Amino acid sequence: MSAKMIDGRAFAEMLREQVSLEVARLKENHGITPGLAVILVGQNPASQIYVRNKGIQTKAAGMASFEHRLPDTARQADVIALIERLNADPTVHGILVQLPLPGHMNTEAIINAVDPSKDVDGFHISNVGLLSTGQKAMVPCTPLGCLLLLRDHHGSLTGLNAVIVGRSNIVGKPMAQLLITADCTVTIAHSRTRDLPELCRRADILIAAVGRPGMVKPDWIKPGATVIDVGINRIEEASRSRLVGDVDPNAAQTAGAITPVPGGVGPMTIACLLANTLTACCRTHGLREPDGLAA
Ligand SMILES: NC(=O)C1=CN([C@@H]2O[C@H](COP(=O)(O)OP(=O)(O)OC[C@H]3O[C@@H](n4cnc5c(N)ncnc54)[C@H](OP(=O)(O)O)[C@@H]3O)[C@@H](O)[C@H]2O)C=CC1
Ligand SMILES: Nc1nc(=O)c2c([nH]1)NC[C@@H]1CN(c3ccc(C(=O)N[C@@H](CCC(=O)O)C(=O)O)cc3)C=[N+]21
Repeated sequence: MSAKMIDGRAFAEMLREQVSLEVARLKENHGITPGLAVILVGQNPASQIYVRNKGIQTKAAGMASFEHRLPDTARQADVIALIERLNADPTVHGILVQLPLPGHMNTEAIINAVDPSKDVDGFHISNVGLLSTGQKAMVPCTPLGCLLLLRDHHGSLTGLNAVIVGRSNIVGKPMAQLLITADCTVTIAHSRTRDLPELCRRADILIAAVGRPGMVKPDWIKPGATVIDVGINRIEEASRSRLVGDVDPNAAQTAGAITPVPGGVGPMTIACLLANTLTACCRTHGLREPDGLAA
Protein backbone atom coordinates (compact mmCIF):
# COMPACT_ATOMS: atom_id res chain seq x y z
CA MET A 1 0.00 0.00 0.00
CA SER A 2 1.14 3.51 -0.71
CA ALA A 3 0.56 6.43 1.62
CA LYS A 4 -1.72 9.34 0.91
CA MET A 5 0.40 12.39 0.05
CA ILE A 6 -0.60 15.31 2.24
CA ASP A 7 -0.54 18.28 -0.11
CA GLY A 8 0.93 21.11 1.98
CA ARG A 9 1.25 23.35 -1.03
CA ALA A 10 -2.48 23.18 -1.82
CA PHE A 11 -3.48 23.55 1.83
CA ALA A 12 -1.16 26.56 2.20
CA GLU A 13 -2.69 28.15 -0.88
CA MET A 14 -6.16 27.77 0.64
CA LEU A 15 -4.94 29.29 3.89
CA ARG A 16 -3.35 32.24 2.09
CA GLU A 17 -6.59 32.75 0.17
CA GLN A 18 -8.50 32.88 3.45
CA VAL A 19 -5.97 35.36 4.87
CA SER A 20 -6.31 37.56 1.75
CA LEU A 21 -10.10 37.70 2.15
CA GLU A 22 -9.77 38.72 5.80
CA VAL A 23 -7.13 41.33 4.93
CA ALA A 24 -9.47 42.83 2.33
CA ARG A 25 -12.26 42.95 4.93
CA LEU A 26 -10.02 44.68 7.47
CA LYS A 27 -9.15 47.33 4.90
CA GLU A 28 -12.74 47.79 3.80
CA ASN A 29 -14.34 47.88 7.26
CA HIS A 30 -11.62 49.42 9.40
CA GLY A 31 -9.08 51.03 7.06
CA ILE A 32 -6.33 48.84 8.52
CA THR A 33 -3.60 47.09 6.50
CA PRO A 34 -1.67 44.39 8.40
CA GLY A 35 2.09 44.86 8.06
CA LEU A 36 4.95 42.36 8.39
CA ALA A 37 8.57 43.45 8.88
CA VAL A 38 11.35 40.94 8.20
CA ILE A 39 14.91 41.55 9.37
CA LEU A 40 17.71 39.76 7.55
CA VAL A 41 21.25 40.05 8.87
CA GLY A 42 24.03 38.87 6.58
CA GLN A 43 24.18 37.04 3.26
CA ASN A 44 23.09 33.45 4.01
CA PRO A 45 21.84 32.31 0.55
CA ALA A 46 18.98 30.13 1.86
CA SER A 47 17.81 32.98 4.11
CA GLN A 48 17.84 35.39 1.16
CA ILE A 49 15.52 33.08 -0.79
CA TYR A 50 13.14 32.60 2.16
CA VAL A 51 12.98 36.33 2.85
CA ARG A 52 12.26 37.11 -0.79
CA ASN A 53 9.47 34.48 -0.88
CA LYS A 54 7.97 35.86 2.32
CA GLY A 55 7.93 39.38 0.85
CA ILE A 56 6.23 38.20 -2.35
CA GLN A 57 3.56 36.20 -0.50
CA THR A 58 2.94 38.96 2.05
CA LYS A 59 2.19 41.45 -0.72
CA ALA A 60 0.10 38.91 -2.62
CA ALA A 61 -2.10 38.59 0.48
CA GLY A 62 -2.67 42.37 0.42
CA MET A 63 -0.48 43.08 3.44
CA ALA A 64 2.33 45.60 3.75
CA SER A 65 5.81 44.05 3.59
CA PHE A 66 8.85 45.79 5.06
CA GLU A 67 12.31 44.30 4.53
CA HIS A 68 15.33 45.38 6.52
CA ARG A 69 18.71 44.04 5.45
CA LEU A 70 21.77 44.53 7.62
CA PRO A 71 25.34 43.49 6.81
CA ASP A 72 27.17 40.64 8.59
CA THR A 73 29.24 43.31 10.26
CA ALA A 74 26.23 44.92 11.98
CA ARG A 75 26.39 45.08 15.76
CA GLN A 76 23.82 43.43 18.01
CA ALA A 77 22.90 46.92 19.29
CA ASP A 78 22.04 47.98 15.71
CA VAL A 79 19.64 45.06 15.33
CA ILE A 80 18.02 45.79 18.70
CA ALA A 81 17.67 49.50 17.85
CA LEU A 82 15.90 48.53 14.62
CA ILE A 83 13.60 46.14 16.49
CA GLU A 84 12.72 48.91 18.96
CA ARG A 85 11.82 51.20 16.09
CA LEU A 86 9.57 48.52 14.59
CA ASN A 87 8.02 47.78 18.02
CA ALA A 88 6.92 51.43 18.14
CA ASP A 89 5.72 51.60 14.52
CA PRO A 90 1.91 51.28 14.33
CA THR A 91 2.01 50.17 10.66
CA VAL A 92 4.00 47.06 11.68
CA HIS A 93 1.94 44.27 13.27
CA GLY A 94 4.43 41.44 12.90
CA ILE A 95 8.23 41.30 13.22
CA LEU A 96 10.35 38.34 12.12
CA VAL A 97 14.11 38.15 12.61
CA GLN A 98 15.38 35.59 10.12
CA LEU A 99 17.52 32.87 11.76
CA PRO A 100 20.32 31.90 11.95
CA LEU A 101 21.95 35.16 13.02
CA PRO A 102 25.69 35.74 12.62
CA GLY A 103 27.78 34.01 15.30
CA HIS A 104 28.71 37.17 17.20
CA MET A 105 25.10 37.91 18.07
CA ASN A 106 23.09 36.65 21.04
CA THR A 107 20.00 35.18 19.41
CA GLU A 108 18.00 35.05 22.66
CA ALA A 109 18.61 38.72 23.44
CA ILE A 110 17.50 39.69 19.94
CA ILE A 111 14.38 37.52 19.93
CA ASN A 112 13.36 38.80 23.34
CA ALA A 113 13.70 42.42 22.17
CA VAL A 114 10.65 41.91 19.90
CA ASP A 115 7.36 43.13 21.39
CA PRO A 116 5.59 39.81 22.24
CA SER A 117 2.37 41.04 20.60
CA LYS A 118 4.31 41.46 17.31
CA ASP A 119 6.29 38.22 17.68
CA VAL A 120 4.77 36.35 14.73
CA ASP A 121 7.44 33.63 15.03
CA GLY A 122 6.26 32.87 18.58
CA PHE A 123 9.87 32.64 19.79
CA HIS A 124 9.75 35.30 22.56
CA ILE A 125 9.91 33.81 26.08
CA SER A 126 6.49 35.32 26.89
CA ASN A 127 4.86 33.47 23.99
CA VAL A 128 6.74 30.27 24.84
CA GLY A 129 5.42 30.53 28.40
CA LEU A 130 1.87 31.32 27.29
CA LEU A 131 1.85 28.36 24.87
CA SER A 132 3.22 25.93 27.44
CA THR A 133 0.60 26.94 30.00
CA GLY A 134 -2.21 26.62 27.46
CA GLN A 135 -2.87 30.36 27.22
CA LYS A 136 -3.47 32.46 24.11
CA ALA A 137 -0.05 32.94 22.49
CA MET A 138 1.58 33.65 19.16
CA VAL A 139 2.34 30.10 17.98
CA PRO A 140 5.51 29.23 16.00
CA CYS A 141 4.66 28.93 12.30
CA THR A 142 6.14 25.52 11.46
CA PRO A 143 4.50 23.57 14.32
CA LEU A 144 1.24 25.47 13.69
CA GLY A 145 1.40 24.41 10.04
CA CYS A 146 1.97 20.78 11.06
CA LEU A 147 -0.98 20.91 13.47
CA LEU A 148 -3.32 22.31 10.79
CA LEU A 149 -2.30 19.49 8.40
CA LEU A 150 -2.80 16.86 11.13
CA ARG A 151 -6.20 18.22 12.14
CA ASP A 152 -7.30 18.31 8.51
CA HIS A 153 -6.24 14.70 8.00
CA HIS A 154 -7.42 13.16 11.29
CA GLY A 155 -10.13 15.42 12.64
CA SER A 156 -9.68 14.60 16.32
CA LEU A 157 -6.15 13.78 17.54
CA THR A 158 -7.34 12.62 20.97
CA GLY A 159 -5.45 9.68 22.42
CA LEU A 160 -3.06 9.25 19.49
CA ASN A 161 0.60 8.47 20.23
CA ALA A 162 2.79 11.22 18.80
CA VAL A 163 6.56 10.89 18.58
CA ILE A 164 8.54 14.02 17.70
CA VAL A 165 12.15 13.53 16.66
CA GLY A 166 13.98 16.79 17.45
CA ARG A 167 13.83 19.05 20.51
CA SER A 168 14.63 22.50 19.13
CA ASN A 169 12.93 25.63 20.44
CA ILE A 170 11.62 26.47 16.98
CA VAL A 171 10.10 23.12 15.97
CA GLY A 172 10.28 20.14 18.36
CA LYS A 173 9.34 21.73 21.68
CA PRO A 174 6.45 23.94 20.48
CA MET A 175 5.16 21.00 18.39
CA ALA A 176 5.03 18.93 21.59
CA GLN A 177 3.06 21.67 23.38
CA LEU A 178 0.49 21.87 20.59
CA LEU A 179 0.02 18.10 20.47
CA ILE A 180 -0.31 17.86 24.26
CA THR A 181 -3.05 20.49 24.07
CA ALA A 182 -4.64 18.44 21.26
CA ASP A 183 -4.79 15.45 23.70
CA CYS A 184 -2.09 13.34 22.06
CA THR A 185 0.30 11.27 24.16
CA VAL A 186 3.59 12.90 23.29
CA THR A 187 7.18 11.65 23.30
CA ILE A 188 10.13 13.81 22.25
CA ALA A 189 13.23 12.06 20.90
CA HIS A 190 16.67 13.54 20.23
CA SER A 191 20.26 12.56 19.51
CA ARG A 192 20.64 10.78 22.88
CA THR A 193 17.45 8.74 22.59
CA ARG A 194 17.96 4.97 22.92
CA ASP A 195 16.55 2.72 20.22
CA LEU A 196 14.94 5.42 18.14
CA PRO A 197 13.54 2.99 15.50
CA GLU A 198 11.62 1.05 18.18
CA LEU A 199 10.25 4.26 19.71
CA CYS A 200 9.14 5.56 16.31
CA ARG A 201 7.32 2.28 15.57
CA ARG A 202 4.91 3.10 18.43
CA ALA A 203 3.85 6.39 16.85
CA ASP A 204 0.45 6.96 15.28
CA ILE A 205 1.85 10.37 14.38
CA LEU A 206 5.56 10.67 13.65
CA ILE A 207 7.13 14.10 13.26
CA ALA A 208 10.70 14.31 11.97
CA ALA A 209 12.48 17.63 12.64
CA VAL A 210 16.13 16.67 12.70
CA GLY A 211 18.02 18.07 9.71
CA ARG A 212 19.42 14.71 8.50
CA PRO A 213 18.49 13.66 4.96
CA GLY A 214 16.44 10.45 4.83
CA MET A 215 17.24 9.43 8.41
CA VAL A 216 13.80 7.99 9.21
CA LYS A 217 13.57 4.58 7.50
CA PRO A 218 10.49 2.72 6.23
CA ASP A 219 10.78 0.01 8.93
CA TRP A 220 10.66 2.69 11.69
CA ILE A 221 7.07 3.43 10.80
CA LYS A 222 3.98 1.75 12.19
CA PRO A 223 1.88 0.62 9.21
CA GLY A 224 -0.75 3.26 8.51
CA ALA A 225 0.86 5.99 10.67
CA THR A 226 0.83 9.65 9.68
CA VAL A 227 4.33 11.00 9.00
CA ILE A 228 5.10 14.73 8.99
CA ASP A 229 8.50 15.49 7.48
CA VAL A 230 9.72 18.90 8.65
CA GLY A 231 13.28 18.46 7.40
CA ILE A 232 14.58 20.79 4.70
CA ASN A 233 17.97 19.54 3.55
CA ARG A 234 19.70 20.76 0.44
CA ILE A 235 21.86 18.03 -1.11
CA GLU A 236 24.18 18.16 -4.11
CA GLU A 237 23.52 15.39 -6.60
CA ALA A 238 24.92 15.05 -10.09
CA SER A 239 26.12 18.67 -9.81
CA ARG A 240 22.59 19.87 -9.09
CA SER A 241 21.14 20.77 -5.74
CA ARG A 242 17.76 19.51 -4.57
CA LEU A 243 15.68 19.54 -1.39
CA VAL A 244 15.06 16.38 0.61
CA GLY A 245 13.37 15.73 3.93
CA ASP A 246 14.40 13.83 7.07
CA VAL A 247 12.28 10.84 6.01
CA ASP A 248 13.37 8.22 3.47
CA PRO A 249 10.92 8.53 0.54
CA ASN A 250 10.33 4.74 0.68
CA ALA A 251 8.56 5.34 3.99
CA ALA A 252 5.51 6.11 1.83
CA GLN A 253 5.15 2.34 1.44
CA THR A 254 4.55 1.84 5.18
CA ALA A 255 2.87 5.09 6.23
CA GLY A 256 -0.84 5.80 5.91
CA ALA A 257 -0.20 9.43 5.04
CA ILE A 258 2.96 11.48 4.57
CA THR A 259 4.03 15.04 3.75
CA PRO A 260 6.40 15.40 0.79
CA VAL A 261 9.52 17.60 0.68
CA PRO A 262 9.27 19.99 -1.05
CA GLY A 263 5.55 20.78 -1.05
CA GLY A 264 4.68 19.69 2.50
CA VAL A 265 5.42 21.60 5.69
CA GLY A 266 7.56 24.34 4.06
CA PRO A 267 4.73 26.18 2.27
CA MET A 268 2.57 25.85 5.40
CA THR A 269 5.22 27.69 7.42
CA ILE A 270 4.95 30.81 5.26
CA ALA A 271 1.13 30.62 5.12
CA CYS A 272 1.06 30.42 8.93
CA LEU A 273 3.37 33.42 9.14
CA LEU A 274 0.81 35.44 7.17
CA ALA A 275 -2.01 34.05 9.33
CA ASN A 276 -0.07 35.01 12.49
CA THR A 277 0.47 38.54 11.16
CA LEU A 278 -3.27 38.88 10.57
CA THR A 279 -3.98 37.45 14.05
CA ALA A 280 -1.49 39.89 15.64
CA CYS A 281 -3.11 42.79 13.80
CA CYS A 282 -6.63 41.81 14.95
CA ARG A 283 -5.47 41.39 18.56
CA THR A 284 -3.67 44.76 18.55
CA HIS A 285 -6.80 46.50 17.31
CA GLY A 286 -9.18 44.55 19.57
CA LEU A 287 -10.96 43.06 16.55
CA ARG A 288 -12.48 39.59 16.22
CA GLU A 289 -9.89 37.04 15.11
CA PRO A 290 -10.74 35.06 11.98
CA ASP A 291 -11.71 31.44 12.73
CA GLY A 292 -9.44 28.51 11.97
CA LEU A 293 -6.20 30.45 11.52
CA ALA A 294 -4.72 30.12 15.00
CA ALA A 295 -4.06 27.09 17.21
N1 LIG B 1 9.73 23.18 6.87
C1 LIG B 1 10.00 24.27 7.56
O1 LIG B 1 9.31 25.24 7.47
C2 LIG B 1 11.15 24.29 8.49
C3 LIG B 1 12.09 23.28 8.39
N2 LIG B 1 13.12 23.22 9.25
C4 LIG B 1 14.01 22.06 9.08
O2 LIG B 1 13.73 21.13 10.10
C5 LIG B 1 14.92 20.46 10.50
C6 LIG B 1 15.14 20.66 11.99
O3 LIG B 1 15.29 22.03 12.25
P1 LIG B 1 15.63 22.59 13.72
O4 LIG B 1 14.65 22.07 14.69
O5 LIG B 1 15.83 24.03 13.58
O6 LIG B 1 17.06 21.87 13.94
P2 LIG B 1 18.07 21.81 15.17
O7 LIG B 1 19.38 21.50 14.58
O8 LIG B 1 17.90 22.99 16.05
O9 LIG B 1 17.56 20.53 15.99
C7 LIG B 1 17.70 19.24 15.50
C8 LIG B 1 17.23 18.24 16.51
O10 LIG B 1 17.42 16.94 15.97
C9 LIG B 1 18.08 16.12 16.92
N3 LIG B 1 18.95 15.14 16.27
C10 LIG B 1 20.09 15.35 15.57
N4 LIG B 1 20.61 14.18 15.16
C11 LIG B 1 19.81 13.22 15.61
C12 LIG B 1 19.83 11.81 15.54
N5 LIG B 1 20.78 11.16 14.88
N6 LIG B 1 18.84 11.12 16.12
C13 LIG B 1 17.86 11.75 16.78
N7 LIG B 1 17.78 13.09 16.90
C14 LIG B 1 18.74 13.81 16.32
C15 LIG B 1 18.91 17.07 17.76
O11 LIG B 1 19.16 16.45 19.01
P3 LIG B 1 20.02 17.14 20.19
O12 LIG B 1 19.08 18.17 20.78
O13 LIG B 1 20.30 16.02 21.11
O14 LIG B 1 21.20 17.74 19.54
C16 LIG B 1 18.00 18.28 17.84
O15 LIG B 1 17.09 18.18 18.91
C17 LIG B 1 16.01 21.03 9.59
O16 LIG B 1 16.12 20.21 8.45
C18 LIG B 1 15.47 22.39 9.20
O17 LIG B 1 15.99 22.85 7.97
C19 LIG B 1 13.27 24.11 10.27
C20 LIG B 1 12.38 25.14 10.41
C21 LIG B 1 11.28 25.33 9.50
N1 LIG C 1 12.84 33.51 12.24
C1 LIG C 1 12.74 32.45 11.44
N2 LIG C 1 11.52 31.88 11.26
C2 LIG C 1 11.38 30.79 10.44
O1 LIG C 1 10.26 30.27 10.28
C3 LIG C 1 12.54 30.28 9.77
C4 LIG C 1 13.77 30.91 10.00
N3 LIG C 1 13.84 31.99 10.84
N4 LIG C 1 14.89 30.43 9.41
C5 LIG C 1 14.85 29.33 8.48
C6 LIG C 1 13.70 28.37 8.74
C7 LIG C 1 13.33 27.52 7.55
N5 LIG C 1 12.03 27.98 7.13
C8 LIG C 1 11.37 27.58 5.96
C9 LIG C 1 10.30 28.27 5.44
C10 LIG C 1 9.71 27.92 4.24
C11 LIG C 1 10.19 26.86 3.51
C12 LIG C 1 9.57 26.51 2.19
O2 LIG C 1 8.75 27.24 1.66
N6 LIG C 1 9.96 25.40 1.55
C13 LIG C 1 9.48 24.97 0.25
C14 LIG C 1 10.59 24.92 -0.77
C15 LIG C 1 11.40 26.16 -0.89
C16 LIG C 1 12.62 25.95 -1.78
O3 LIG C 1 12.49 25.42 -2.89
O4 LIG C 1 13.72 26.33 -1.32
C17 LIG C 1 8.93 23.55 0.35
O5 LIG C 1 9.31 22.83 1.30
O6 LIG C 1 8.15 23.17 -0.50
C18 LIG C 1 11.24 26.14 4.03
C19 LIG C 1 11.81 26.49 5.25
C20 LIG C 1 11.60 28.94 7.98
N7 LIG C 1 12.48 29.18 8.93
